[in-house]
Amino acid sequence: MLYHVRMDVRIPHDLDPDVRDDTIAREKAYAQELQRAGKWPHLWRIAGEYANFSVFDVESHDELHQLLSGLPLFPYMDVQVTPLAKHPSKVD
Ligand SMILES: O=C(O)CC1=CCC(=O)O1
Repeated sequence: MLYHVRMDVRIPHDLDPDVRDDTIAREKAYAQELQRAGKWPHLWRIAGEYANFSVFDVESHDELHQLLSGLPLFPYMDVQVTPLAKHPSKVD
């Protein structure tokens, strides 16, 4: 199942810089692990924003929720999920 996900990162300005840097480093490692596993096939920066458009390829809503809620930046993000269905005009 494919999901389009928008993540807007909103790290509080008063967060300890060491905690911020560590969280961002752990986020990168977690994201790259999921990309290598084929679960996170698209990750794009939204130009001019601290936000991304992503596509996840997972088995279920529950798996998606588990992966998203495990993001180290999850406490500092607004996340919007859109389930994707096949378009009838798409050439396979
Ligand atoms: O910077 C972002 O858009 C948040 C994020 C998702 C994966 C990652 O490494 O950073």
